Amino acid sequence: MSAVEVSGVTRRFGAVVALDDVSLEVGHGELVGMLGPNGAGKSTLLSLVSGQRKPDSGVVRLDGRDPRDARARTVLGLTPQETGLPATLRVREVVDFVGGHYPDPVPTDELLEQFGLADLGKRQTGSLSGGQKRRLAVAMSLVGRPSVVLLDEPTTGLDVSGRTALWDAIREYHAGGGTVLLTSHYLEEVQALAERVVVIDRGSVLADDSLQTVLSRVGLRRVLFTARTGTPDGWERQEHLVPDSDTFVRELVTSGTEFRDLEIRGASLEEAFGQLVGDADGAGRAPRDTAATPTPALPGMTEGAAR
Ligand SMILES: Nc1ncnc2c1ncn2[C@@H]1O[C@H](COP(=O)(O)OP(=O)(O)OP(=O)(O)O)[C@@H](O)[C@H]1O
Repeated sequence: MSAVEVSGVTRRFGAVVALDDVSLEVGHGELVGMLGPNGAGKSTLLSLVSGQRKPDSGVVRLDGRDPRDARARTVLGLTPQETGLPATLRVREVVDFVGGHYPDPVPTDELLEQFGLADLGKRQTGSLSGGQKRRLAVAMSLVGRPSVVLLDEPTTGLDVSGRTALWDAIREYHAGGGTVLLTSHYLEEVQALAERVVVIDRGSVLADDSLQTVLSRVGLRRVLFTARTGTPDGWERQEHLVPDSDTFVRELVTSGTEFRDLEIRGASLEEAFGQLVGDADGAGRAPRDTAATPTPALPGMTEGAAR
């Protein structure tokens, strides 16, 4: 039995088809990152898995049970995109209150320590910064020792150190056997945390595979080299995203361009994501390139650029 099972699910809001015949299974102990542009259907999917909404058609199961049944949700921890915290309650009181609903909650001190909130236990939640509120919201999803956690953009609004601390807490939870389904706009976050990536756009799943497979499916290579140019210092570092790096390099050599420090790497998740979503547009759009100066003379590029 899977931790999460979504099978042939469609969910509409009036004329908008938020999810269109979506199927997805998350096994126990998996950490799955869900990516998609705004309005793709990610939050809708989480709202179905957490039993807040009902699908128009299809089946949703949480640990084999209907998540609309409150008993099924005892295994679940959830951090929605926005969390309303009672402004006058203290941090410790909020955690105690939520933990009080579970048979074996994580001790409040331990949880606050883990999320870097130990010094804020006596503060009213209304006085917390946005990042501190976000950390508290994620901490609360883990207080009941859930076996499945849904995190909707868990680190939005956090600074770099806040994000790293939260990643550590998510990793620790997962290392203890916990199942995580998270959404993120930070590709870096999914790349850092997830073993499996689900790309969703306009209510459909475009890719669902291991991080490495999603990256290799895109088949783009990043070619970097330093080329001689007419600039004052005579050399310029260039970076190109190409579908066929062998052909690119062969043609670079025969073009007579003088170059050094050649490097060839796989594409990043950002580029993979850009291409998957671009292809679904039917536009065959090449991924975003980071470079500034086009280099039309160079061969074999989807969209040439240099920097
Ligand atoms: N309650 C609602 N009423 C009407 N339309 C809705 C409702 N909730 C979601 N939608 C629509 O369903 C589609 C999917 O929205 P959803 O919030 O699931 O996307 P998302 O991938 O989570 O986006 P984001 O990354 O911006 O959070 C969007 O077109 C959205 O406007």
